[in-house]
Amino acid sequence: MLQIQQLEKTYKNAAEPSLQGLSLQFSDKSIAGLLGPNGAGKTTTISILCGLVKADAGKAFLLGMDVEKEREAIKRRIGVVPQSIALYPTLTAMENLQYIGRLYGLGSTLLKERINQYLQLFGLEKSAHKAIRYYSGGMKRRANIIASLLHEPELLILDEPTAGVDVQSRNMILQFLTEYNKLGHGIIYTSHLLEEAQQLCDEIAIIDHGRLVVQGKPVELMQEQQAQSLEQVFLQLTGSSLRD
Ligand SMILES: Nc1ncnc2c1ncn2[C@@H]1O[C@H](COP(=O)(O)OP(=O)(O)OP(=O)(O)O)[C@@H](O)[C@H]1O
Repeated sequence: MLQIQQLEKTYKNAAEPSLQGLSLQFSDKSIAGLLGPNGAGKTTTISILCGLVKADAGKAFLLGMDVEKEREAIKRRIGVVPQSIALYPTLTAMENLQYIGRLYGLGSTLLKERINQYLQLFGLEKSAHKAIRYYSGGMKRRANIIASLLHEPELLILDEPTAGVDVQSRNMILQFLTEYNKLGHGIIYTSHLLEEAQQLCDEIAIIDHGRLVVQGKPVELMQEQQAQSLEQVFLQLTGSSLRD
């Protein structure tokens, strides 16, 4: 579902490149984790995949399609949950979701059905008519995920979907991702929570300084590195020095 070949990116006025020949791939319909320390290049990679940032060199393919050349076709088949909340704070969840659903061209009956279904699934049905600015952090994250789901994409890409949420919301989000994957949809997600990634992911890639460090199945990487946990693999391979 994802192939990245030799991606390079240096932001304007940046002292150092953010991606330096990053190559990796994730298999179809898996739950894949893109992991790495602060500043490793995870968000830059996701931004390139979504067309928000242009790579200086290299290629990336989502569902077999070139992310630069087949933007429109990709947009219809993927859902992207950004790290920051991409909802209008003064509008209610219902208003936000109706607006976003219409952008995806969903007809009003189907849209209404999907909004109700997902608000219920994510435990937000009672707050459907409350403005997003009055939502808690966990509620905002859950609503942010629904916004990327209304067109039921084959592939869902999430940038730190469980950052800063309580245990209950996190548990709900992870359970949803597992169920959505069981329905035959692919998931790519980033996280700093390695225990969570170890439990959730079929495969992971650890990146650092804009390059691939290692990729594979969590259990196999733990065996190869003679480690007890994915966190231990991560520390062994990326070192314990603090990052800016
Ligand atoms: N718009 C930008 N302009 C300049 N430099 C940037 C920009 N966005 C990111 N960077 C730099 O690129 C590098 C990679 O950042 P990126 O956000 O992709 O890393 P990350 O792995 O997502 O980090 P984190 O875990 O902290 O979210 C960092 O050194 C960051 O400072």
